[in-house]
Amino acid sequence: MTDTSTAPFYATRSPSCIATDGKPGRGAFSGADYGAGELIISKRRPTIASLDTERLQDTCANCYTWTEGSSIGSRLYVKEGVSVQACGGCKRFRYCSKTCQKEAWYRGHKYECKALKQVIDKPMPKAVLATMELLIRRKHGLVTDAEWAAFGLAESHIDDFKQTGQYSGIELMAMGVSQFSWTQDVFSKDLVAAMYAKVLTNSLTLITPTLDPLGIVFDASLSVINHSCDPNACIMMDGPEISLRTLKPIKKDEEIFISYIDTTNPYPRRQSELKSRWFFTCRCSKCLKGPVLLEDQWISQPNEIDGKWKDLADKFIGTEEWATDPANYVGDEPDQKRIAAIQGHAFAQYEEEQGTPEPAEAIKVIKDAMRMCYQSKLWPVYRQPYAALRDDLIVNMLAVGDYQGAWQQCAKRYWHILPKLHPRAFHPVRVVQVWQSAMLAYYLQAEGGMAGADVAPIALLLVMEVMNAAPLSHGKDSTFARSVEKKFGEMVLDMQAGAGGDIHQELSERMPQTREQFKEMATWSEY
Ligand SMILES: C[S@@+](CC[C@H](N)C(=O)[O-])C[C@H]1O[C@@H](n2cnc3c(N)ncnc32)[C@H](O)[C@@H]1O
Repeated sequence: MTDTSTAPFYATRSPSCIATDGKPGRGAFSGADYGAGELIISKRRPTIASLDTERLQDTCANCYTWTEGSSIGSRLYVKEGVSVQACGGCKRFRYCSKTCQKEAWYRGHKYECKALKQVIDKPMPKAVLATMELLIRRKHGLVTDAEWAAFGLAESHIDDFKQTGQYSGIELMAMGVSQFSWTQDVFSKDLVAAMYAKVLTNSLTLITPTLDPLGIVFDASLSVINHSCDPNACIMMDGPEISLRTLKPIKKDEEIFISYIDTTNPYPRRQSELKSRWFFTCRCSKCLKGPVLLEDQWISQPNEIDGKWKDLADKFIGTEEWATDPANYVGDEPDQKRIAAIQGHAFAQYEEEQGTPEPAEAIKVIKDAMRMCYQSKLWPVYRQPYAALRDDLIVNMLAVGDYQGAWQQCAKRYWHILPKLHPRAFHPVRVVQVWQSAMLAYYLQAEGGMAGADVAPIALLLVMEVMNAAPLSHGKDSTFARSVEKKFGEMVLDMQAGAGGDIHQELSERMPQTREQFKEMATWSEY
């Protein structure tokens, strides 16, 4: 076993991680006792990160400031007037300042830039760019032996890719990586294919502090952490800084788990996603219980399915494969297959709206799917994809300027969904969504408020909740926690200016009434 005296965590064989070939894989184990909401380790930046194609246009390729950040509350930490300028050589990466450009240049872009200049107009997927960066930096001595050795130990799943018929695609991409990175003289074809496969199965999502996805991160030390659908830790990012934080108390020598997927999905969907992308059967504490937990609950029993929905399900069974997709599995009885078909349709609509760039069009698809979830009387509000559709409805309503509509949805989510899906008040998803609601309430108030409701005290109540949770979810010194505190100060001053007496006392006296009013708003939306 590795020396644990100083390391925040160490890698060793994990009993929870048995590969398809029966061999145990590695996992990360805690080097100390931690409480909930504590930092385990933080790194100035991951070994490699690569932006999504769309984000290359509006995000700094060094500090990952997303200058066009569109979700409400996501721009609080972006300084006014920040824009990005393209690198004069490769024209692919953009930087928000000369300092960022210089830092990236010396970290390895000076070698990569020449190679990328040859393929200026060629689209490059993020995993290709990440692998190229890794190989170029290693070739020029900018990846340490220790980091390179750690990547050597990471799982490539080459055999699994071969078995599932995906290997030829990997070989093709690897050929491009070799050719465009000018590293054929140093790395063999097989090594490049293995590295590319490792990037695919070991990357984490590059995110903003408000959890907007920006690209991928491939880090030598963090890639050893296994998945659980009931994780005790999570990865947070603050610009390029990447941290591993606890979600629950963790004892010394206990395994650390993060989640690779949306763990609020039903059991068969989680199993299916983990199997197809990461090639393992999840046996975490939650999956071992099977499809019996909150995320697998329906409101009515399969045999209670209403005639109209039965007919629709039968139509789907005749035309689509949703009923037989293991990700939708409910049971083998005819009515259970009908529910599986309807569920498949809801997830297909969710995918469709996610791929619809035009907000008004996306809203149509979302509302259609949400109405089905509601009217079929099958879905509790917190069951997926009903809850995820609502999240996207809020984002799209904000994009078209329907702030009052978005607010109704935020109220419903706050009271009926977030406490169910994320019972811990400092879960990062809950914190960020409460923050977005707070900023929306604040905006509505500034724009003249809402008919029959005073949203200013609600905004303050929500910001206070976020202020208490942010030190645990993001860290007390994080940009997010500091920005929330600053905003709270501004809001109190604003309200103080509008009121005559002691604002703190007035607010605390009105708190019960404010909460009741806010709860009432959760009943305003149809579905
Ligand atoms: C990012 S790596 C994690 C470290 C990996 N176990 C190793 O030995 O390098 C991801 C791979 O680990 C394995 N893995 C992760 N979580 C697992 C789990 N809960 N059960 C079984 N295998 C798991 C899968 O093979 C997955 O593709």
